[in-house]
Amino acid sequence: MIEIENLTKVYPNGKRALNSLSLNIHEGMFGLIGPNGAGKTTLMRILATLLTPTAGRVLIFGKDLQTPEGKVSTRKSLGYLPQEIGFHLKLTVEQELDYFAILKNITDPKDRNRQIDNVLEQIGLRSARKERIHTLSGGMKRRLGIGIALLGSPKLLIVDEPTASLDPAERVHFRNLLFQLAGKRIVILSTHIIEDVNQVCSDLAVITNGNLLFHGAPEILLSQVKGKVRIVPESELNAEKNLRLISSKTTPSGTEHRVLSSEKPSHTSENIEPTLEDAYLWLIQQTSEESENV
Ligand SMILES: Nc1ncnc2c1ncn2[C@@H]1O[C@H](COP(=O)(O)OP(=O)(O)OP(=O)(O)O)[C@@H](O)[C@H]1O
Repeated sequence: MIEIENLTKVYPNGKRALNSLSLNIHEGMFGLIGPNGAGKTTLMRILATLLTPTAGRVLIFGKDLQTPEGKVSTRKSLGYLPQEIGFHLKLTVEQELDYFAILKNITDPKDRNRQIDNVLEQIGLRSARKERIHTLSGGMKRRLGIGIALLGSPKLLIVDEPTASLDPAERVHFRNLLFQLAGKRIVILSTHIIEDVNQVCSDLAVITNGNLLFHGAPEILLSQVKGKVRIVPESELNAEKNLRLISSKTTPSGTEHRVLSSEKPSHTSENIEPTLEDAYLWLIQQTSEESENV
C-alpha cells in the first residue's frame, strides 16, 4: 500500500504544485485524473523518488521515502513510464530491453534473457524483438515503454498519460494490458482520458491545483450526478433554470447542450444516463466556480 500524508510541493519559483495532499492507494488499478497543471506529474515523480517534496510524508509498502533505505527499496520495487521516454531509436527492441535491464542491475545474462522473454510476451512484442525502434508504431513504442518499466517485476507501476497519442484500437489494447498487469501490483495510471479510468480502475482520485477533490470508486463519483444530466435543445436553454453546461454539439436538428441540473426537466428534455466524464467535468467546474467566488 502507498500512504501519502499532507504532501506539499512548492517549486523554487514559488509554484505550489501539491497542497497538503493525503491519499492511500491499494493493490489494483488506480486512476489519477485532473486538468492540465493539476499536479499529477509532480505527485508521480515524488512517488518515483525523482523529486523531493517540500513537506509531508510518503510510505511505500511501509517504507518512508524520506529515508535512504525507503528510497532504495522503492526504486527496487518500482517501474515508471514517464510521458516522454527517450529510446535509442537505432537499437532493436531486444537490445533496448537488454540495455535497460543492465541499468536496473539485472546482471546475470541468463536472468536478463529470461526476463526479456517474459516481458516481450506480456507486451505482445515477441515477433518484433529484432526490429529497430525507429520502425515501430506509436502504440508499439508505448508498449515497449511499459516493457522497460516491467523489467525486475516491480510491485508498483506508475504510468503517466500512456494512451494520449494512441489511436482508439491501440488505446484499448494498452489499457487492457495495464489491467492484466495490475493483478497483485499497484498500477497508478495518470490520464486525461476519463473513459480509460472508467473501464479499468476500481479506485480513482481527482486533483486540481494540487488539492484532492475526490477519492473513491468510479461508481461513487458517478452517483453524484445521477438523475442530473440531460440533453437540452438550443431553443429550450433559456426555459431551464440553474443549468450547468457540460458540453455542446451541432446536430442535423440544431445545437444540443449536455447539461447538469438538479431542477425538474422542462417538457422537451429528459434525464439521460450520466457518464464518468460528466461527473468529472461537474466536479471540476464546481470547484473552479467556488474558487472564483472566494
Ligand atoms: N520544475 C517546475 N518548476 C516550476 N513549476 C513547475 C515545475 N514543474 C511543474 N510546475 C508547475 O506545477 C504545476 C503542476 O504541474 P504538473 O506537471 O505536476 O501537472 P500535471 O497535472 O501533470 O499537468 P499535465 O496534465 O499538463 O501534465 C503546474 O502549474 C506546472 O506549471
